[in-house]
Amino acid sequence: MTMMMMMNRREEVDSRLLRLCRALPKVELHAHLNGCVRPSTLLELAEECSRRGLLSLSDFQAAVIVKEDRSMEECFQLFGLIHLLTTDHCILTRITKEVIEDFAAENVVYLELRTTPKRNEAVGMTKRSYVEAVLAGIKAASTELSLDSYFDHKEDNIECPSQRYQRKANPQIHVRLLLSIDRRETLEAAMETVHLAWEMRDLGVVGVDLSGNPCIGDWETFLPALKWARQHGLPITLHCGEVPNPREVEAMLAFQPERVGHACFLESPDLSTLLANRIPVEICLTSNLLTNSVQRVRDHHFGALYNANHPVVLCTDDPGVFSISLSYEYALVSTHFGLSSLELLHLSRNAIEFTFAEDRLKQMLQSFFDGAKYAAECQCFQFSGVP
Ligand SMILES: CNc1ncnc2c1ncn2[C@@H]1O[C@H](COP(=O)(O)O)[C@@H](O)[C@H]1O
Ligand SMILES: [Zn+2]
Repeated sequence: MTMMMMMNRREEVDSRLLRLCRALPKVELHAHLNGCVRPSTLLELAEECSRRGLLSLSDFQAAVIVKEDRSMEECFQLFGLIHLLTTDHCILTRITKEVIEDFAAENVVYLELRTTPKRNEAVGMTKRSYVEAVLAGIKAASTELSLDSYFDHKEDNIECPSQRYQRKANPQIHVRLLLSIDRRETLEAAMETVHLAWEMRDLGVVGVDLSGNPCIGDWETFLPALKWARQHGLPITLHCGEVPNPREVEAMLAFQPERVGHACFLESPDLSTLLANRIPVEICLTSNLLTNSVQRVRDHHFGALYNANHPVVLCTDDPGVFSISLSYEYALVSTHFGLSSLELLHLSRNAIEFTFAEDRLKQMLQSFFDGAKYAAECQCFQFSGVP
């Protein structure tokens, strides 16, 4: 039986376009680790738990199987179930590695994964050991994109950049981690998370996120932790306006986070603040559609922001939960907002600037994309797999 099969509201996209989008190098900046777990892995973990009498497989299947739609509340109930399965260090390392492999297979060359560090006394897990297990998964995937071979040929005037790009048949992936504060947490727990982020900044942790059920809690609870992070140089992204909450949106934008996720419900003064401050928006189109923050793809605020030349980055949010891929999200905007393949490439390249990665890596990635961009412009770019 297929777990988490897609709901009806998911739009179909042309399969050739999807292949083209898969071949496009991409940057993912908004993906929650436990929202990215492979359904096959979840099923395997659920079977194992049920064998040990820890949960009923049929209850689990009933909760995650085929829904025409998934309300925001159902979405968070599902996370509750997933969290029952991904409790120990080995499992965290495994799912992290698999998630990275899945993004790499989609031609994502830079991934900023995020997760809320969790305690689990039953297995001796602390927030720190949770993050260490995730970092072990990143290390295990060990698929750093090497541009050395690319630059080795810099002096070679005969070979054009597109040829160099094409020769690198299997571009791999750079991964960085954001630590999330969950809106259900206490300030004390949030403080522990931002301290960890700072202490682990040389190990691949590059920033802090505030997420969790937007209908729960008050973001101001976490302001001292977010201010501490800022004082210590950690960039911050906030889930902002995923549900209507004008008072919170106004205060969040006044805080001037380095990025925001969603930004669905912004009334006009807040929209002006967003635009004036050029705060990049992580766009999670299908997520917004399926959780009912947006009714139709063509009504999504991606269109208005893109046309206003505002910084936007296409992201998946929870590709496992929503049965999507980043390639699919690119295909969706191409279909509904008419972006050409070159415009998709520019959209993807522009995202590098908004990553929390170190400058050297940003420059490397930009050079990598410029090879691809040049190739597309001189029309000798072959999207691998496209007939
Ligand atoms: C659908 N829109 C959303 N809005 C807000 N927060 C979300 C989310 N989707 C996921 N999360 C956040 O990510 C956690 C799962 O990954 P981790 O356990 O951290 O790896 C969820 O529990 C929630 O806190
Ligand atoms: Zn999110």
